[in-house]
Amino acid sequence: MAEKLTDRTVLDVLMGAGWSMVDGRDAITKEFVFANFIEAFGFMSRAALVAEKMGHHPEWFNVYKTVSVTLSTHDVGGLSELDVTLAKRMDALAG
Ligand SMILES: C[C@H](O)[C@H](O)[C@H]1CNC2=NC(N)=NC(=O)C2=N1
Repeated sequence: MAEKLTDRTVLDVLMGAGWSMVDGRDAITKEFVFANFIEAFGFMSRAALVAEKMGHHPEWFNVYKTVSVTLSTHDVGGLSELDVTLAKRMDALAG
């Protein structure tokens, strides 16, 4: 099972890339904004394949060209290396 990381450790890695903590939760969040709905949905499709391969899945919400992503590891009740990895993979996919 994944190991729980401190919020500080995760933020040190991801804050510069626009990720932040969710209020009152050991979870990180970022809002991705694309040019249009097709770009947003393309990102979600590619990210879904990565997530499924990792066995680690995002909570996310899409309105038109915006995708709001929240990541946490339910199995550890907080953040783990899996969240850091998925966040970086999503950043790479979003360009
Ligand atoms: C058995 C299966 O791999 C686990 O339930 C996975 C599925 N996807 C998951 N996704 C997330 N975000 N956290 C988890 O703890 C998690 N667990």
